[in-house]
Amino acid sequence: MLQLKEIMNTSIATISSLQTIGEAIKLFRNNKLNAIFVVDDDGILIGMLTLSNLFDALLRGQNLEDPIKGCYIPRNKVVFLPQDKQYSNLSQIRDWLMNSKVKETPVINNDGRPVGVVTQADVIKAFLKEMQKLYDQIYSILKVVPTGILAVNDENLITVCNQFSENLLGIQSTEVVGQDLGMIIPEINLDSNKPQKIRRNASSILATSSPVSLKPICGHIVVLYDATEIERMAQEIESVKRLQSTLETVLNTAYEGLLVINNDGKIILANRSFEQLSKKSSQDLIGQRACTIIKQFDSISKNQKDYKIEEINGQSAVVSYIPLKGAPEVSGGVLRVIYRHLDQLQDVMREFEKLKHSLSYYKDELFKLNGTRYTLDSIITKRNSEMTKVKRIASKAAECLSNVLIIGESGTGKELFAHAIHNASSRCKEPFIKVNCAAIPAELAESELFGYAPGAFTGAARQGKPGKFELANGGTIFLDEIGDMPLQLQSKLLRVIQDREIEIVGGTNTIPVDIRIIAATNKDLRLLVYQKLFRQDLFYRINVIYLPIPPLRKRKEDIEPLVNSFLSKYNSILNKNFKGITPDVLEAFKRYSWPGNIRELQNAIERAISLGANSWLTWADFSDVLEQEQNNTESTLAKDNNNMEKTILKESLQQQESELIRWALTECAGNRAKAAKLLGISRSSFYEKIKKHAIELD
Ligand SMILES: Nc1ncnc2c1ncn2[C@@H]1O[C@H](COP(=O)(O)OP(=O)(O)OP(=O)(O)O)[C@@H](O)[C@H]1O
Repeated sequence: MLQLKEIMNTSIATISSLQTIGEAIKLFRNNKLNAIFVVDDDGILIGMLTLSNLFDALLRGQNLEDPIKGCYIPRNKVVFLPQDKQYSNLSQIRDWLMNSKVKETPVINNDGRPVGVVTQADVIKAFLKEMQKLYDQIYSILKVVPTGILAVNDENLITVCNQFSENLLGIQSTEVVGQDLGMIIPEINLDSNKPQKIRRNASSILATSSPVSLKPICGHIVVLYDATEIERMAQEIESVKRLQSTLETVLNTAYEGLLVINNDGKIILANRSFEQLSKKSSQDLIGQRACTIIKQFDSISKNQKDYKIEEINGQSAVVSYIPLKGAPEVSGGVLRVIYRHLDQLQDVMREFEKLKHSLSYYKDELFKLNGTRYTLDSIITKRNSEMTKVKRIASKAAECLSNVLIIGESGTGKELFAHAIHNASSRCKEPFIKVNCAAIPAELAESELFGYAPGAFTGAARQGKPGKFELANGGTIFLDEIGDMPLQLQSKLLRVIQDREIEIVGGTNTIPVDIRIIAATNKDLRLLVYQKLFRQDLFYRINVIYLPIPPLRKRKEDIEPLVNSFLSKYNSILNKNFKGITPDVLEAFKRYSWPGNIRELQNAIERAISLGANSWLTWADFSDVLEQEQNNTESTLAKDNNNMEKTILKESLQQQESELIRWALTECAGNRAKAAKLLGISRSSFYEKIKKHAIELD
C-alpha cells in the first residue's frame, strides 16, 4: 500500500489573492517552484498560480503592483489530491500518471489547506521505487520456491533461471541466462499446454509452459516440478493396491467369516464368507456398527480371549475378536466367525460324548479283565504270622516306585502280592500288565514286549501292535516267571530299565516309558546268575525290594483262616451252605506239606464243596489229597519242596555272603588283601567268592 504522503513534496509556498504579481514573482524566485497555492485568510486553498499564469498576466500588460486576483486558476478548476489518498498497487499510480495532464498537483488536508505538492517526477520516482521493491520480492520468491522457474523471451532466450531449476537440471543460471532454451531443455515444447515429462539423472521432472502475454506473445514461463518423490509414492500406492487386492482374495477364500472393525466400532471390511453367512452384501455391511450385526460385540471386543456363541442370520456360530495393534494405540480389530453350523457340530459332539462313554465303559471292562483283582486285604493270613511281615514290606513297596522281586514256590500268592502292591500304589488307576516270561515263544518275545511297527515282518498286523511295555506305560508291568526269560531278552529288558525307553521292532524311533516293574519267580535267581543263565546286572536292577513268600507248610497258622475264607467264597459261588471242616481234617491239613501251596488248598476246598453232601466237610471229602499225602510222605513233590526250601535258604546265605564281600571291599577302599583279612578268610577263598558272586572290581 502506497501513501500519497510518501510521494508528495512538502516544500510549498502560499499566497493571498490580494498580494501583487511582483510579490508572486519574488516567491517563485526564492522557492524555485513551478506553482504556488492561493489561500484565503484561513489558509484554505482557493486556487493555484503557475508560472504560465504569471507570464500570461504580464503579456496582457498587467503591472507588477496589480493584485494576482484574476490571474490564478480558481479552486474549482484545480486538480488536487487529498492528503490521505492511498494506492494499493503500482498500476493505480501508473494509471494516474498516464491520465494526469498537470505537472504539479496540490495535496490538501481534511480542512482544505494545502500541505504538499505532487509532481510527475515525484510519481515516477515512487513508481520506480515500488517496481524495485516488487522485483526484489519476486526475486526472493524465485529463490526459495521449491519449483523450478525459467523465463524466456520472445526469442526463446532464457532471461530468468531460479535456484531450484539450477538444482533440478544441474545447471548454473549465470551460464544459461541469455542462452536458447532449446539448448538447455531440448525435449520441451513451449507451445504445448500439457505437462511434459523430462528425465535428468535419477530425477523425474514435470514441465509446464505458459505464455507471458497472449497478444503478442512476448515470452514464456516454464515451471518445473520434481516428480521423483511423487513417482515413488505412486509406485508405493500401486504396490499397496496390489497387496490390498491379494489380501482381499485371501480374505475372500478364507473359510472363516471375517469382519474388520475400526476404532469407532464400525465395519470397514467384510469377507465373502461373512457375506454368505449373514446373507448381506459387503456394501450393506460396511459402515454399519458391528453391534447391530453381532449382538454381543461389545462384550467380545472387551474380553478378547472369549469365544461366544452368536446367532447370525438365524444360525448359531462361534465368534471371537482379535484387536489390531499396528498403530501405538489399538485401531480396531477383526471379528472371526470360527464355526458355523453349530447344530451339526452339536450332533458330532453328542456322538463324541457317546463314544467317550462307550470308551470309558470298555476301559472299565478291560480293567476288570486285565486289571488287578486283589488288594493287601485280600491276602488272608493269621494276625502276627510270618506273612504279616511280608505284607508290611509289600505295603512299604507300594509307597515307592522301586522295582520289586517276589520269590516263592508255585501257588504261594506271588501274583496276588503283585496285584496288591499295584493297587495300593499311586498308580492304581493306571494299567497293570502281566507278562508270563515262560509262556512267550522266544521268537515272538521281543515283539510281544516292545511291540512292532506296521509291516515290521511277514505276518505282522498291518497297523502294527503296541507291546506290553507300551500298554503298561504309566502303570505296572508284572514279569512273572522272570527266571525263564531268554538271555537275549534280558539284555533288552535291562536297557528298558536303564534308559526308560523302548525300541519298537521294525521302528525307527524310541518311545519313552514310565513303568514300575514287579518281577516274580520260583527259581533261584542267584544260582541262575552263577550259572550265567541270568544277567547279574539285571538281577540287581530288579532285586531292589526283595519279597520272599514262605510256602504254606511254613505257616500252618494261616491254614485255618484260609480254609474259612475259601469256604465262604465257594459256598457263595456254588450256592452251598457248608459250615466248615471237621477238626481232624484241619489237623491233617496242618500236617500236610501242600506242595501246590494255597492254590492246592483252594482247589481242595472248591472240589469238596462241589462234591460234598453233608453240612460239614469231613476226611472223606478230602480223601484224595490226604490219602495221597499219607502214601507219599516221601513223595517227589515233597522232595521238590524240600529242595525249594533249601534253595531259598541257600539263596539267602549267598545274598548275605555277596553283601558281606561288597561291604568289606568298600570298608578297605577296594584293597582285596585287607578285605579278606577283615572277613577272616584266606585270600584265595576271597577271590573265589568274588568270582562266584561275579563282583566287578575297579
Ligand atoms: N494269602 C492268600 N489269601 C487268599 N488267597 C490266596 C492267598 N495266597 C494265594 N491265594 C490264592 O491262591 C491262588 C494262587 O495264587 P497266585 O497265582 O498269586 O500264586 P503264584 O505264586 O503267583 O503262583 P504261580 O507261581 O504258579 O504263578 C490264587 O487264586 C490266589 O487268589
